[in-house]
Amino acid sequence: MLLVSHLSKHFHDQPVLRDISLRLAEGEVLAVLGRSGCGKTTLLKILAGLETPDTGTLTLHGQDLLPVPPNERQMVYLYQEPLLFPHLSVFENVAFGLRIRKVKEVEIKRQVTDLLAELELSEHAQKAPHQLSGGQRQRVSFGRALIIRPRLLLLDEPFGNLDAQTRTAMQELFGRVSRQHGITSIFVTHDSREALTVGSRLGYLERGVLTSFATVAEFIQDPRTNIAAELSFWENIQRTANPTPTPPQKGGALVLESKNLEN
Ligand SMILES: Nc1ncnc2c1ncn2[C@@H]1O[C@H](COP(=O)(O)OP(=O)(O)OP(=O)(O)O)[C@@H](O)[C@H]1O
Repeated sequence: MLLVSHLSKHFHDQPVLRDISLRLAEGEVLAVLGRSGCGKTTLLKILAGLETPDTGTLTLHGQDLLPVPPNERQMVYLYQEPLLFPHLSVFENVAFGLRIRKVKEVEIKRQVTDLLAELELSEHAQKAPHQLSGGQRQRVSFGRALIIRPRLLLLDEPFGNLDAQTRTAMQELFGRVSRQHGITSIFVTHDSREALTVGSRLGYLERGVLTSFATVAEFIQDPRTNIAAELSFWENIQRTANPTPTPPQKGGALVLESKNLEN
C-alpha cells in the first residue's frame, strides 16, 4: 500500500505540487491525467527519490520512504525514451536485473524466456536495441522493470513517442501484463483515452492539485478531462455522416404537421 500525505513542492517561488494526498492499494494502477506543466513528472520524481518534497510524507507498505535513497526504494521509473544497454542483446537487457542479484542461470533463463514470450519479444531475443522498433524497445524496457518485481512502477508518458496504433497495442499489453503480475503503478499521461485504458484508479492533476475520482463515470463527466466534449464531437460527426433517414410519412401527416406549425 502506497500512502502519500500532504505532499507539497515549490521550485523557487513557484508552487508545483500542492497538498497532494493519495492512497494506492497493491496491484492498482493509478492513471494521472494532466496537461503539460501540471507537475506530473515532479510527483513521480519525488516518489522515485529524485526530488525531495518541501512538506509531506510517503510510505510504502508501512515504510517511511523519505530517508530511503532512490536505489533502495525498489521502484522503477520508465519514461518516453527506453533506457537500454546498447551493447547487450534483448535477452541480456531483461536478464540484467537478475544477474546483479546473483540469481541462478537456470532460473534466469526460465524467467526471461517466459517474460519475453508475454511481451511478444521471443523472436527478437538475440537482437541489439538498435535493431528494434520504438515499440519493441519500450517493451524491452518494460521487461527490464517487471523482471525485478518492483514495489512500485512509475510511468511518465511511456508511450508518448509511439504512433497511435502501436500506442494502443502497448496500452493493452501494459494493462494485461501488469494485471497478471499484480504490479502497483502510477501512470501519468496527457491522453484521457490512455488513462481510461490503463488505469484501475483515475486522477487529474491541475496546477499541482490532484483530484481523485471514485468512479469512471465521475472522471468522464469532469469537464477538465474533455471526454464528454470529445464524445459529443464524434457523435456529431457520426450524425453528419449518417443522418437518420426520415421515416416515410403519408401526405396527411405532413399536412397536419405544417398546419400545426402555422397555428
Ligand atoms: N528542477 C526544476 N527547477 C525549476 N522548476 C522546475 C524544475 N522541474 C520542474 N520545474 C517546473 O515545475 C513545473 C512542473 O514541471 P513538471 O516537469 O513536473 O511538469 P509535467 O506535468 O511533467 O509537464 P510535461 O508533461 O510537459 O512534462 C513546470 O512549470 C516546470 O518548469
